[in-house]
Amino acid sequence: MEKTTMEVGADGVAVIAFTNPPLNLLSSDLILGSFKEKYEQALRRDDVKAIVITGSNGKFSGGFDVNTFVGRRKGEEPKPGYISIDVLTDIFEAAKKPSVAAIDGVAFGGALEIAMICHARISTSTAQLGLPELQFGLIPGFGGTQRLPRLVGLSKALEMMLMSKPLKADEAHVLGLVDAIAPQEELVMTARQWALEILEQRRPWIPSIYRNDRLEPLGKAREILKFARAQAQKQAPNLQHLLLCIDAIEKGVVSGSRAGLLKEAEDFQKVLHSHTCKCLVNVFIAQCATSKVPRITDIGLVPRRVNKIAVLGGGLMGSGIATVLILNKYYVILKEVNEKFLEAGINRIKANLQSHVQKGKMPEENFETALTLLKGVLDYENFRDVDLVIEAVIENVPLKQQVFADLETYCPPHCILASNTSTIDINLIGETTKSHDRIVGAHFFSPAHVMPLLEVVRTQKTSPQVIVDLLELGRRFIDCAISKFGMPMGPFRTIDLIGFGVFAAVGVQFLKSFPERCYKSALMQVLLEDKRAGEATRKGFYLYDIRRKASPDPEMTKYIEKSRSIAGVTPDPQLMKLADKDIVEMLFFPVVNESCRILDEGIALKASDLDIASVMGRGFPRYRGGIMFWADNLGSKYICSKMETWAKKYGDFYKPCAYLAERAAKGASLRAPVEQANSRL
Ligand SMILES: C[C@H](O)CC(=O)SCCNC(=O)CCNC(=O)[C@H](O)C(C)(C)COP(=O)(O)OP(=O)(O)OC[C@H]1O[C@@H](n2cnc3c(N)ncnc32)[C@H](O)[C@@H]1OP(=O)(O)O
Repeated sequence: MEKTTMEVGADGVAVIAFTNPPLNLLSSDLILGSFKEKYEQALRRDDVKAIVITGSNGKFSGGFDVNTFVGRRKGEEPKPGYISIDVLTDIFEAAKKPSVAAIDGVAFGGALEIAMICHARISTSTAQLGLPELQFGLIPGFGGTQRLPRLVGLSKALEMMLMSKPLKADEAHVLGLVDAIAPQEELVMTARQWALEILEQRRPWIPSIYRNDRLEPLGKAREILKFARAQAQKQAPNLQHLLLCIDAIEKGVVSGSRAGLLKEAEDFQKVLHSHTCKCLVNVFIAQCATSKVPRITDIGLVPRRVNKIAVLGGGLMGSGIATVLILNKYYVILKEVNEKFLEAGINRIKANLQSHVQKGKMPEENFETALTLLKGVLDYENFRDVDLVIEAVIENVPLKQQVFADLETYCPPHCILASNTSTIDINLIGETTKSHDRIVGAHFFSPAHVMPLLEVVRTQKTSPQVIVDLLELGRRFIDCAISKFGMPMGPFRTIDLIGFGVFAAVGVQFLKSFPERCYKSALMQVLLEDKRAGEATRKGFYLYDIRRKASPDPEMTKYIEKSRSIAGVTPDPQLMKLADKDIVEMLFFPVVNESCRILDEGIALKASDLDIASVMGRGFPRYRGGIMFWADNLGSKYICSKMETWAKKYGDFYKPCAYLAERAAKGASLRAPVEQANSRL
């Protein structure tokens, strides 16, 4: 199928449209094939005076199809700079006929870069424009590092690129990236007129690449770049592509845009074949795949509307869940067992929302409006018209069974009854009810308003409609040494944050269900005896000041020694001098082992879902591709042999499971699909 079309109107304007639904994604073949062909035709034809570039079906284009990057081997791409300089700059931007981009929907990555070679941009009010290449471990490859700073200034351009943050049309208009906003039905017409007005010299005709009016003076520019570099090094010390992006921008500012384009082209080749790019593309593809469940999402079910949601329990989890729901504009009922707990829960939600305001993620004026969506209650009377209930009470089977029996009595028949349990079997929770088809696990990851992951756990009887409804809910949220390895915080800091109480309750469930798979330590008990229960008590594994800043506590050695003497263990000198790499492996290989079991038992549908769970729910570094992708890069054989060695020395906690052992014996990948009966998502 032709992926670019061209129509020439009686006004002498050729409208070239990307027609590669649903997102009009681009590729080198498309640009050098049908797009270049049409553009050159328009430049040659005498009846064409000006050009408009647009996209079909209400979308300009989502940018380059990232699958085409990872599939290619070195040498298969056109020579560096050919598309960016020889074609886009020297033929299209330098052409004797003016061009205007008509942007509806998204113009991301390479698509915005093409829009920026045009001599003006007209968009609808709902359009979004961005250069999010860095989220894939890439840098903009078609002049974006040079043209964006020239159109919106250096500071804004750096923010957009380094944070992969798109602009909405109105801001893009204010900043000058978009020249005018037009209603959707008049978009192309406005762009045609604009192009003709450029030709008639009634509007400026300055190629973006030569503009300097928005660039900061050199001294100031150097300061901005220095600051950006320091920030990038601090926030992402393991990632090189951020610095390469800044280098390319700097080259253009200091030595001129031509030199900048050349530097960008060279560096784009470097990052295109990098391991980081492969890992980040894997996370993106895996994330898209999470919304596809065989025999559930492919049978034509449409998600039902969910307006009002009740949350049971206002503890750390419940208040986090309520916060994320409010932030997504759901009306929320928060139920607690008494006034004191209810007030504490509401205060937690207020604090969560405040922290959103402080981080600039929510305007101050929206704080009060957000709170109007929340209602605290002590009984079930307000549950009579809720569409979804999420239970987040403590991990106790009889209590949860009682809660679900009550819910069955008070909630309307269409209402989804979800449990946030992380450890208890959902079948068991709903055992005493008759509502098996609408009971489901909706497991949020702590802190729920920060971790953008919703794990949907179905029972054999959960209806496909309920799963589709929850997947839609999750989709709406997501649209949106260990720390040296890239984790946001190490395991001890995480336990402090969650709190020892929750951790101990979860530990009991694990120990009961899988004693041979758990590592039992007396340390937490010893700390609890001294009223150290984590960050909430300002003392856990770390000490906390009033601003929640953690610092190491020299007293910890005393507790560790006590715990060792209770357990009767003497420190292994080898463990005292582990390298960072060994620590990472000893911590994460058991996670890989457990992930293999989850796949083998059909608890998870596919390995890529575990990649997403690790990235979104546990903060596993995105640029390492997710837990299973990372594991496969090390190889099943390597992981298995390491674990066998540790199992001999340190016990069965490290024993490789059958799945891992089998794959290692065959030298097979851990991510290759499993023949399994019926997964639980
Ligand atoms: C050389 C250049 O400088 C390099 C580049 O251009 S790099 C690419 C830059 N582009 C991007 O970062 C865009 C990434 N995509 C997105 O942010 C979102 O998909 C979007 C906002 C464009 C659209 O969102 P939405 O309408 O919800 O659609 P969404 O479900 O995400 O995507 C639809 C399908 O397109 C796929 N897709 C979206 N963007 C893609 C991309 N850039 N490459 C490959 N596939 C992509 C999705 O995986 C999904 O596939 P599926 O139907 O098989 O699940």
